[in-house]
Amino acid sequence: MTAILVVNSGSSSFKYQLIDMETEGVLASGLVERIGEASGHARHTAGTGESARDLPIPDHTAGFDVMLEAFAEHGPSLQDAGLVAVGHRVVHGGKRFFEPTVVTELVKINIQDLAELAPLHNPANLQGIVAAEKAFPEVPHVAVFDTAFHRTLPPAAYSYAIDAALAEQYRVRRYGFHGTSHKFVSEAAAAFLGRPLGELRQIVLHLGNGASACAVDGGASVETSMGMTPLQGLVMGTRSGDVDPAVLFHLHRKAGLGFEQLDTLLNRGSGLLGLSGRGDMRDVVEAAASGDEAAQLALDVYLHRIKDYVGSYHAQLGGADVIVFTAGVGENSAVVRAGALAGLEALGIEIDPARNEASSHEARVISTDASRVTVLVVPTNEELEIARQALAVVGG
Ligand SMILES: Nc1ncnc2c1ncn2[C@@H]1O[C@H](COP(=O)(O)OP(=O)(O)O)[C@@H](O)[C@H]1O
Ligand SMILES: CC(=O)OP(=O)(O)O
Ligand SMILES: [Mg+2]
Repeated sequence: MTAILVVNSGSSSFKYQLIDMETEGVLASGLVERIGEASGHARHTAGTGESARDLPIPDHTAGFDVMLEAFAEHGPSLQDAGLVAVGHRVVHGGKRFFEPTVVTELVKINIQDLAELAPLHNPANLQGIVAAEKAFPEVPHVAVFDTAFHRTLPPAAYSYAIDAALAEQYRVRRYGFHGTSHKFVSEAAAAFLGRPLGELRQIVLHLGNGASACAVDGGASVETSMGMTPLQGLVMGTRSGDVDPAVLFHLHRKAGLGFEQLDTLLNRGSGLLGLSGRGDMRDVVEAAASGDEAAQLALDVYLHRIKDYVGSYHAQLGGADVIVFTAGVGENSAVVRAGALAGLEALGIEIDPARNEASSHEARVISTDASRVTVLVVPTNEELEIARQALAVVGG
């Protein structure tokens, strides 16, 4: 057997999958979440068995040990799995990393250096890598970067209109994130439709805890909503997305908030959570349906913002052939999908309510047959994409 273990680290959680690369079947998967909180949670699925634990998990290194214990207790054996590599999601690759990269000491120094551009994500990614190297010193570790797919952004899309010398010196530009997902989903959408990727203008909406939109022209990212960091763009669980930057000056001057506080406010205390006190879209939808006004506003702002980007990317692409919803919210919330694209008949977008509300874990069409733009739900699989890229690097 040839297997790859993939570690997909988020800021306060990580997901993992052990994948048999001969069949691309999942041998085991799991989730370690609420890292750094008073009580963490870990879930492990292997075959038909599922196990779960609640315990404090102070950091990603401890989280990694929790995962190893789950494998040791519930299987399968990582020693007997035929592990040929460990694939790691790394969020920020800056201008240094576009290809899947075998981790060396120098690569780790660079990932650490890029942490100033992704303070919530890169340090966690690095902790995962170091812990994994310790546990599996005999196999190569491959880093796959969220930013890589956006290497094709044109300068007009990635440049901010600020002082050019300062921007160059401090690496201030749009990088874009969720690239592994946008790549996987746009390719899967073309394959599902049986149409050449090169011919399609797609708008991919990755709506998870973090959320981003991407305009994909013939398979290449040409515009995306996240920026220098994963804070810009759409409204997210706890992140604000777009705000007037002068809001920060104002809150600094008038409310006396320091830069660390402002960073925390926009990254961890805003978005759905800031607007409604609930950071999880399931809770927001439920509260809005039962008449909670703050939840309704949070949902309205979330949908309004998506619609802004859909309109914008129509213009940037000169029209769209396909719109794809993916990730936790995009795959599961019919309310969000319907709301985000409501009233866009003039752009040739028409959702079929029955198709939209049908639930399935497969790729599917949710637009009407008459809709000029085909609207799809396509489950993302960042772990499989990372595993494929890692295998290609280690010579599978
Ligand atoms: N049925 C659902 N309706 C609305 N939101 C959902 C549903 N199922 C999952 N979600 C949301 O998906 C989000 C998590 O998405 P996911 O892609 O797993 O995020 P991440 O990888 O960033 O942690 C959560 O906000 C969760 O509430
Ligand atoms: C880049 C990013 O925002 O990732 P996530 O959605 O996993 O937080
Ligand atoms: Mg995610």
